[in-house]
Amino acid sequence: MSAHSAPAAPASGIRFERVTVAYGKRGESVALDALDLTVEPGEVMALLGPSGSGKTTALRAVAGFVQPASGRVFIGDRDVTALPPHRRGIGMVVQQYALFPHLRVAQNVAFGLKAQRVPRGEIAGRVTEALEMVGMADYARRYPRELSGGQQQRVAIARALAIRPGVLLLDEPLSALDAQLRSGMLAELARLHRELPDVSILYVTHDQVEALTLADRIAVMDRARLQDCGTPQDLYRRPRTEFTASFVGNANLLPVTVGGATPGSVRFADTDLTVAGANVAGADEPGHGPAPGADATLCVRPHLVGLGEGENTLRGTIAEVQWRGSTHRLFVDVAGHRVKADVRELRETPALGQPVALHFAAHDAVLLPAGTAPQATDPAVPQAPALTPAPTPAPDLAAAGATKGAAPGAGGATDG
Ligand SMILES: Nc1ncnc2c1ncn2[C@@H]1O[C@H](COP(=O)(O)OP(=O)(O)OP(=O)(O)O)[C@@H](O)[C@H]1O
Repeated sequence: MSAHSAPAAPASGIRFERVTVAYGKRGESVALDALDLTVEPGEVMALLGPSGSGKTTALRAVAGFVQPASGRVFIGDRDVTALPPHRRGIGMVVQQYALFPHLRVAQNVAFGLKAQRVPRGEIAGRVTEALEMVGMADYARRYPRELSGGQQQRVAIARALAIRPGVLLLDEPLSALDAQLRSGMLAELARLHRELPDVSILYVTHDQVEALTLADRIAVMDRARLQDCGTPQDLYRRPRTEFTASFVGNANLLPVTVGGATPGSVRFADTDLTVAGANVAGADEPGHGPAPGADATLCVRPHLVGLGEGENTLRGTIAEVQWRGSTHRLFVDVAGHRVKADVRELRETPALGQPVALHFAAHDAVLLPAGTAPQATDPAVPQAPALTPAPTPAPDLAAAGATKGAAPGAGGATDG
């Protein structure tokens, strides 16, 4: 995409105020449950969650394609809940491009401008401007069938941008593209956003690499509800639930009991582990934080688990070893639980069944409330039981062309 100067767009955020959307004749199927969420002007907010969690429904509520059963949607200061889609000033790009096959590229891009009754004399200039932004000005006379998937998606983005929206809604815009193209487009979307700093973007994805790479903040959705919201770094380093820990990045989730033999410790199987210095989810909220004797979950990222003894030592036997280029992922059976460790520069690959010690530092751990893992109610929703892989592959941020928000150490591995 070119470094074309951005068309002026009014800065306007998005606000969901307890928005509930229900499908079915009697509204029996709640797809979005009292969503409260604010996307600041110029912010990229990713809606991340498994299939069926309500992400697209949230987007459609902003676009005006579904009517909330209750709650209100604001774009900027305007309550748009009752406005038809074409009066909301939004641009939208969906997974399957949705270009009109019988129209040339320029006509596709002009389509929304005509619908908006932009004066005829202005249309050609606006079309060229939008196509230049996505590097497609030379393809104006082609038909969609004469373009690659990536080029079609650029045209779809140009069509959305041509109306100079204050808000851009992107629904899995890269999922129809192959991995390499996706990574390139991700970097280009990031650049496009830098060229359009006033456009607020709501980006629906179930791919954590896309969310971590592109988003200023990520809203984690599960079963129609917002589970967590924060910057990529926050969610990665200080998840508040087991669901977020396993869905954003890769996590070991150890079932523990609060209060071991010494103060500031937890008991995992027959081992006392120190959590003095660990981040404790919910500890800053009155009445929250784990009480002595309570069940909790200790979250440790695999790349923060080392081989050998340390501040907290776990002893077990090697169950599996995967070579992942820059790291080895060790799967170690510890008291009936499988613990993952991503280890660099292993001189010798450990043999299966070999006894090993693993260690991690308390300050690298997060103590989470127990029972906050996903419960699959929809067969399409993957479950993430403790100590098993995250529902989506862990990100290889380098391969994804990460531009910002990269969670340190989250890359380099596919989950297994
Ligand atoms: N038009 C509809 N009629 C009835 N139920 C629907 C309709 N659209 C969505 N749903 C249901 O609402 C729930 C949320 O769907 P939604 O498309 O918002 O999820 P999603 O998180 O975007 O999923 P995906 O990642 O698979 O697109 C799902 O259970 C889905 O089956």
